[in-house]
Amino acid sequence: MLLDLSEYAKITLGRFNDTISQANTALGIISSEQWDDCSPAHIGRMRQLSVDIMTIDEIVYYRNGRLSCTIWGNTNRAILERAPDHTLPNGVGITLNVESTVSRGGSMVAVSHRGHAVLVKPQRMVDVLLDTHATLGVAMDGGRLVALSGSADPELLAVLTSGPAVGADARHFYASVGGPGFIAFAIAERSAIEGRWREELWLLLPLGGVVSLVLVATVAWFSRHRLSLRSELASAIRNGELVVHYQPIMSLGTGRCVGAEALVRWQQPDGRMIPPDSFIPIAEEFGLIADITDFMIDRVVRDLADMLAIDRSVYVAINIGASDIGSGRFLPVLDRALARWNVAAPHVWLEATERGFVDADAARKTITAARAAGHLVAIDDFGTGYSSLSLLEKLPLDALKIDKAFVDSIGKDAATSIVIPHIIGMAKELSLAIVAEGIETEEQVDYLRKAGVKLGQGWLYAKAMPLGDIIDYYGHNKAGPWDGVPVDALDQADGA
Ligand SMILES: Nc1nc2c(ncn2[C@@H]2O[C@@H]3COP(=O)(O)O[C@H]4[C@@H](O)[C@H](n5cnc6c(=O)[nH]c(N)nc65)O[C@@H]4COP(=O)(O)O[C@H]3[C@H]2O)c(=O)[nH]1
Repeated sequence: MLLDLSEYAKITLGRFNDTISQANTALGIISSEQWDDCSPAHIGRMRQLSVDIMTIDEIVYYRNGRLSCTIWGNTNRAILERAPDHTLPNGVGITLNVESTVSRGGSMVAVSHRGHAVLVKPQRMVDVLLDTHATLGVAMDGGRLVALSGSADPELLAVLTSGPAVGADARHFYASVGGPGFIAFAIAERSAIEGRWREELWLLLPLGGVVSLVLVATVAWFSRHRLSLRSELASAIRNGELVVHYQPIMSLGTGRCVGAEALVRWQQPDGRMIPPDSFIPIAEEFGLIADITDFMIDRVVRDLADMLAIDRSVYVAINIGASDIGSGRFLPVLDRALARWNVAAPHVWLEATERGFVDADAARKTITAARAAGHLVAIDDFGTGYSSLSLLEKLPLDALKIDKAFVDSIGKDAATSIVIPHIIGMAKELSLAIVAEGIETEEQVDYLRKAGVKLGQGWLYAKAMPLGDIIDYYGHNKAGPWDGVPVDALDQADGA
């Protein structure tokens, strides 16, 4: 039995070392790629690594010793980088009790180098064996506890963390093994194992049994991690942590509001809002996007009924995830919501990003059905992805949204600034309505207006806001009937 506990301690030390080495790998990759600007690409890379490398829960970046961004986006929370509690020979630091920016329940172990810190839940380091009564742990040389799988007697912990040991006292069997800088240990309560059946199991369990137990545990552990991001998001959806904000869409001619784009946010228990760019890609990857689309449809159509009480000409655009555009699955859901809240279809615009058009035939089917039901369909973020003019020609679209990246280039000597006249020309040629996104300056509005763009949204007018605020905003700024909005489609809603 003592031999088995020594094995368990060794396996625990191995798990700990593997975790640190995987964190090291992530740090090596991110440092060789020289990310340091907290740009969307930098954040996307951190997120990708945290999904790809199983042991990692989160990656964060400190600039000048202050938390600057995480896999969930930029942050301005005043969190300072702490000096490591231990430094490995390669200069990588290990810091205990670091606050996670998103995961609930407890502090994390940070493995850090040059500003980047990989965060790992301490439980992962001792999440080794299933169905055992042993308590497993890892401590730093000097006795500071890094991770513990259960609870343990403090006096015994002091013995175990002071150096390698194998033995028993009145209540426990125990063993600890040392590695450079760290000690791992396993403790079993006498009472739990002294019953004959259990004792036999512990004494007779062959090493092969231990190995297969470890294999089973490893597989379970890996899949648990893969599921943890997914399950955080899934439970957020279930627990009503998603909220909808609305960004006004304006007539550029009159500066009045014609409608809004519905944008999802993930509200954390402490009130922070995680932006959709941080979790929509995860939702797409893990098959949760349908739940988000359904949530948005339900909430937005209900909210629209309130907005329509003020004015019958308002419309709201909903983003539809790529896989939903491919399948068309959401159309009956939308239909039912419209019937339930007595809202006419033309008041709901649908926005699909270019990713949704990868299977052009499937997308065409969905768009055709949506338009037949009375919705306007827009291509979002045009020019940033895979689309080409020929794809645009093939799809029966109503509107094109010009991505903020192109609007930003207006008046600048940027490589992208030559693109915007082409996009506008192309949209006009195909008789598509144009909505410009991310308008921040009067200069941009002037340019767009002169170029014949009728609709736009951006912080120059207003940021996305909760329902109560958009209702106020709309009440004070509403446009005349169909101001700048494609008339044909909305005429049908007039009698709604
Ligand atoms: N810096 C700056 N930003 C501005 C300005 N005006 C608008 N924006 C931001 O630009 C984004 C416009 O939405 P999008 O292109 O549809 O891009 C959306 C959309 O593709 C996706 N998304 C949002 N809600 C949903 C949803 O319910 N379902 C799906 N599938 N995707 C969603 O997430 C993307 C990002 O949404 P947000 O973070 O809310 O970011 C929004 C909006 O807050 C401006 O003047 N300056």
